[in-house]
Amino acid sequence: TALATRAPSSVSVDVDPPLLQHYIDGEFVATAARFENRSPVTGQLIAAVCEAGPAEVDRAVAAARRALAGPWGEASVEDRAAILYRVAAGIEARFEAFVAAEVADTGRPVEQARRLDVARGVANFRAFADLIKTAPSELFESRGPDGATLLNYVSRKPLGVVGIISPWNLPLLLLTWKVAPALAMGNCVVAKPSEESPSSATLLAEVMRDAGVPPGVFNLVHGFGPGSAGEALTRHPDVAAITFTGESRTGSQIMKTVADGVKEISFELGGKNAAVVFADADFDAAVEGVRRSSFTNAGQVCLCSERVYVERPIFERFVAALKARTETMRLDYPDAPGVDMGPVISHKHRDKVLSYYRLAVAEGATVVTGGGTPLFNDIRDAGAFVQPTILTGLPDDARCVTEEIFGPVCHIAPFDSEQEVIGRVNDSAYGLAACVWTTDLSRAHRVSRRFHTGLVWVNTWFTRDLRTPFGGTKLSGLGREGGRHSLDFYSEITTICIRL
Ligand SMILES: NC(=O)c1ccc[n+]([C@@H]2O[C@H](COP(=O)([O-])OP(=O)(O)OC[C@H]3O[C@@H](n4cnc5c(N)ncnc54)[C@H](O)[C@@H]3O)[C@@H](O)[C@H]2O)c1
Ligand SMILES: N/C(=C\C=C\C=O)C(=O)O
Repeated sequence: TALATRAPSSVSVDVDPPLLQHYIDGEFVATAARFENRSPVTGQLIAAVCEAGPAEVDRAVAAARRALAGPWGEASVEDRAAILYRVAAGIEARFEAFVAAEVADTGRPVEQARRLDVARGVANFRAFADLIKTAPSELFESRGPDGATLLNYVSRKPLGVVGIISPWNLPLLLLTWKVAPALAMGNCVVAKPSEESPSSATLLAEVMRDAGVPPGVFNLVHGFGPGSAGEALTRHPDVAAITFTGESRTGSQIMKTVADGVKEISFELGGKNAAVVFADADFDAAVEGVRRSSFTNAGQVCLCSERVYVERPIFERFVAALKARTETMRLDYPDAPGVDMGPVISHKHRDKVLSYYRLAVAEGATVVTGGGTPLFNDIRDAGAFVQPTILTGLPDDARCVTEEIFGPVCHIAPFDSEQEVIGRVNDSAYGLAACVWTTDLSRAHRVSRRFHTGLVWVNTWFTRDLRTPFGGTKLSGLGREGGRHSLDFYSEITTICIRL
């Protein structure tokens, strides 16, 4: 994993790129099948990655089952918490290496990788170690029909082997958001990160090994979805549960695959999130807030606002202000001073985003700013950069207003009443997140409770308390993770009744 230790740099390429391997049963394992990992900044080769197939997935699941039957299966809450704290400390000890890994794979600004991605990797392990040490158990005392006292209490056991499939947009954050609680509850995991972002997951395996996580407890297999490691993991009969983060249609496919085995599933899927700006909002805060919620991570956050509704009295002023603020954004190398935005994850995704930019014009949109690719006249033109883009003038049923684009783009529309905007926000196949900008406290509570979404932020965005439930409704997901909701998903509950 030489790659992961390289400091982020404007142009980085090795004649012999590092080989990223699987981590199975406590050892790094190479396979003959491999695929390329390329920089989205320059298009250059940064690593070769081993691809796992059913055989490697089977080895990983078997190792996980052996670990469950070993000391790990008997570990106490204190033992598991202690190991999770060591993993958190291990990530911290290699903080800059993780930053370099995330930046190499995704081209994101170094500062974002530090402040968000890797910081949350540490926080996720600490949060669930804290939680299992303090989580209360349930016990109810009642009287039986014969008057005897009955003690009813809940006992939790691990699910067993948990399959974790994660996406490329926040690689370490989203992988550890699932690995931490799964291990906290005593499971063993087989993790399959996205083929677009293998580096930080590989580094995490090193940290797991060095932290003394027993062989087989954490396993990592690289590869793709259909016909590759991802599908093999969902099909494996000894995998008890699948926790998946990714596109809604992928979730639907995985649901079909696991249906025969009636496996536990937890899905964090797509979104077409709305930001709502009322005329009484703190105007400057709302402009900066919507810029962040539309363009952070080049719009590749499931919580990003691709739909913006602005109360008519301030609509023109808001569009002009957001345009002006957006046009000051700096697209650049990850380590460039003052960089605001990097490229999207790949040429393939860039082409998808650009196809929506063209579609928007075909659907009659006004392109207020952006709509294409920046021109650097250097190696960055071989990367996957797209311009942050603001659209107006589309009807609510336009594809660019209903379909998830997952790029740095938002469509802004005026509205005239609370009732109207609530209806428009809810008129979506998705239901992940919404963001509201208003200084009217009653209105903030009133509208937030009426949104058909799993999450609402008011006068802020993507601020997280890890003890709260996180997830979406409709096409945006199944279930909630976070706090005790993760403990519930990652454990099998037995209710025991004792007659005294
Ligand atoms: N709700 C959330 O919390 C959340 C968070 C991040 C990203 N997302 C969503 O993820 C999407 C972007 O990520 P992506 O492009 O990596 O998603 P994706 O669905 O293409 O892939 C996600 C993961 O699933 C694997 N995969 C794909 N097909 C599979 C199959 N048939 N069986 C098993 N595994 C399969 C991929 O290899 C990858 O590891 C966006 O839609 C975004 O909204 C949602
Ligand atoms: N699951 C979380 C974030 C998801 C971001 C989506 O791209 C989190 O903050 O825990």
